[in-house]
Amino acid sequence: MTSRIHAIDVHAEGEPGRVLIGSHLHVKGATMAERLRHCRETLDPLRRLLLREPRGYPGLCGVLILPPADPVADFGLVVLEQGGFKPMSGSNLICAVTALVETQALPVSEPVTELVVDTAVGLVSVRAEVADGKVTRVTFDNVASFAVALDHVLELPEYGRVPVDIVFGGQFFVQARAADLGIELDAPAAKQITRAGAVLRAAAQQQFPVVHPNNPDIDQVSLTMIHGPSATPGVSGRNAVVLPNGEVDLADPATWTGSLDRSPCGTGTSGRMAALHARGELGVNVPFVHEGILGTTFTGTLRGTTQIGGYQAVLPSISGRGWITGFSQFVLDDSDPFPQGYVLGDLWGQARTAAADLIELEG
Ligand SMILES: O=C(O)[C@H]1NCC[C@@H]1O
Repeated sequence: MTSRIHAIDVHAEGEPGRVLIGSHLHVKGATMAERLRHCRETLDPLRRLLLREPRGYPGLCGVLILPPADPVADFGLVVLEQGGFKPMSGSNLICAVTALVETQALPVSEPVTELVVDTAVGLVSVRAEVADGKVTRVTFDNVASFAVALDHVLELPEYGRVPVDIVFGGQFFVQARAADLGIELDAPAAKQITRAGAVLRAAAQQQFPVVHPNNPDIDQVSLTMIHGPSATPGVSGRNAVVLPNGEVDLADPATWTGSLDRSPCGTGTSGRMAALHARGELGVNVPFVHEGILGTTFTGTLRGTTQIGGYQAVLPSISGRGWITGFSQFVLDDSDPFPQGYVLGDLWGQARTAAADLIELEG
């Protein structure tokens, strides 16, 4: 027997997102938080199948489209990253909206289609600008974002003591200045950036426990942002976000590998804006143009402030563009010896994970 999975591949300002439609029958839960937990508990094989080789690649993310749990919303989403299922992602939300609007899976109106998206960390209002059926820009009102710590000093192997911000922008991030790590935020330094990002994330996970006040399942620093100034006129700052290449074993530095977000990262930009606001360096309604490693930009603005748990929080909106790159029907044949795909150290840098896959297959 074979299983078939339909997907629309999209990129948002360079970052690929595989939009999975029609897989929702497998996901149970009365709220999006319960559905995220259900995905983590039962759907990891699907995530691995679609993101790993031979169907995926290290830089790939995905997004599962679900019916909304809250009836005011148009659809729900759960994000698939190489590091696991996540509650929210800016690039993946832009990919999802671009795919659903351009295929008219939802009622579309021009010049603007307004939608509400349900996530495990809250509702997100979306405005998609549409011209002749093409989505030309997506702006979303992200969930409340906040700084947990500013200039907290982490002890890092290889880099010494480095001040970081721990922030939430839809996921928890550790964010550090490129100058403090002695690296340039340019494409030729990609390997150095991913190494520094992976070390920072491992150190933050070991030294700085986090938990979201409204969702105790969001309890991990998932991503690293390294940031610095931009030389581009009109751009407020530059950044590179590092995603883990798979499940990380904190006790085994061989698994501390990563890939760069190809976009300027919506959740990371929201967290960065929260830190800048907390320092008094970014006001409400001031555009913040954030450039990623490919030179593409997301534009953020703070639409106000709020309180979340004990944290002073900001309400960021993020705007960017997405492009459909393909329509796929993935197949899993019952006799395929790699039902969860595989990783190999040549591309993924994770010798240990690859070995674990091979043992799984033999068992
Ligand atoms: O835009 C974002 O928020 C993200 N891009 C890939 C990793 C993050 O989820």
